[in-house]
Amino acid sequence: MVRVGCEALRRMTDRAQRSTELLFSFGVIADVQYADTEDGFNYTGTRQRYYRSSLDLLRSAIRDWNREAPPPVFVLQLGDIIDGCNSRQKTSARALRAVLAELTRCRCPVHHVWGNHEFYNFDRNELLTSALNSKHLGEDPTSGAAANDPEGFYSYHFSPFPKFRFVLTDTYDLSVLGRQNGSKKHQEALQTLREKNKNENLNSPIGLAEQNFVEFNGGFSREQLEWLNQVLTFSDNNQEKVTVVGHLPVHPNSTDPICVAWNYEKILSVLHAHQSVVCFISGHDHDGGYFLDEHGIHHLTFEGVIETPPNSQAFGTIYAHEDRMVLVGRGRVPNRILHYRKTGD
Ligand SMILES: Nc1ccn([C@@H]2O[C@H](COP(=O)(O)OP(=O)(O)OC[C@H](O)CO)[C@@H](O)[C@H]2O)c(=O)n1
Repeated sequence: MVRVGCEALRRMTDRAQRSTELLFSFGVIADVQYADTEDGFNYTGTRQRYYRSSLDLLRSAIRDWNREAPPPVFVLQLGDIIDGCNSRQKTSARALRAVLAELTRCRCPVHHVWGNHEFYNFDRNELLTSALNSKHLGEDPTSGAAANDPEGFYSYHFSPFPKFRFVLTDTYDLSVLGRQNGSKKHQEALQTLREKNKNENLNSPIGLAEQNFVEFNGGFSREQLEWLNQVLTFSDNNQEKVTVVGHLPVHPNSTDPICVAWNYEKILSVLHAHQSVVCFISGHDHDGGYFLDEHGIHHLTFEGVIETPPNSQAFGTIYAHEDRMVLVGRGRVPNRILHYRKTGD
């Protein structure tokens, strides 16, 4: 665990901002999984889950971001903001109100992606009409799939600073979670899952050749990959630096292989075809992870708040410079320097 004292944090933040001009900064937080319920454990019983404390940690992260100078220009909320146990306890709406009340204190816009726990609590229509739909913060909010298309996907992009772009992806576009029973995407996802996973419990990875083919994961439709390809082509032509974001990691070396998106090879080949892509940021694996791939793309998996003890933290601020991004992590999130790949890598 990396512990960063106040003075050390101030020095690092100063250093991150001083050496070559700071262009902008943004906050990142993953897997809050709030529930007003007693602490518990993950499925294998190896990690404690602090359901109530996660709301306090979210509050203190927002307080810290609000105090930063210069302030972050936006926050990325990487999904699983409330836990699936709320659905069983019929507290989904109340839990969502509690986390949104905290998020409204944030002085900058918050961009949301959707994880498996969003779909344990809500269907896609409910999510689209909720405050967890931040697509209105994107450029060209009608790009990608139409908002009222039941087979559509939730993805958008925005540019917070000239020559920088962030693309939010839907890693549950192809999934049995969140798709209407009998819909085309549900049928396709269930068929894919059953081909790869012969277990009675489709959440179980026991005996699988490809451990990630479990029900709590998902993947990308062809339409979404085509959309992503178009956005990245624009970014290449405009000489932008692009960070792609999703709940699920897309590189098996950046996470426990059980947590990676189903058809991660497909999205990796799209990312690798575009020189503009510098980073992929995800959550889902509460232990976090990092990998610099052979094309120079940084894969950053954020540690989850839910498995973070009350006396620690799990969030970060990323400082964007001309030549690199600098992650200043808090608590379980380590500091990292992410140099951009050289054009032509
Ligand atoms: N081996 C397993 C693991 C999980 N399940 C069941 O699947 C559902 C989702 O699991 P959960 O741990 O809640 O998912 P998270 O998104 O919080 O975490 C994902 C990674 O595990 C983090 O490292 C739930 O119903 C589990 O009971 C299962 O059956 N078998």
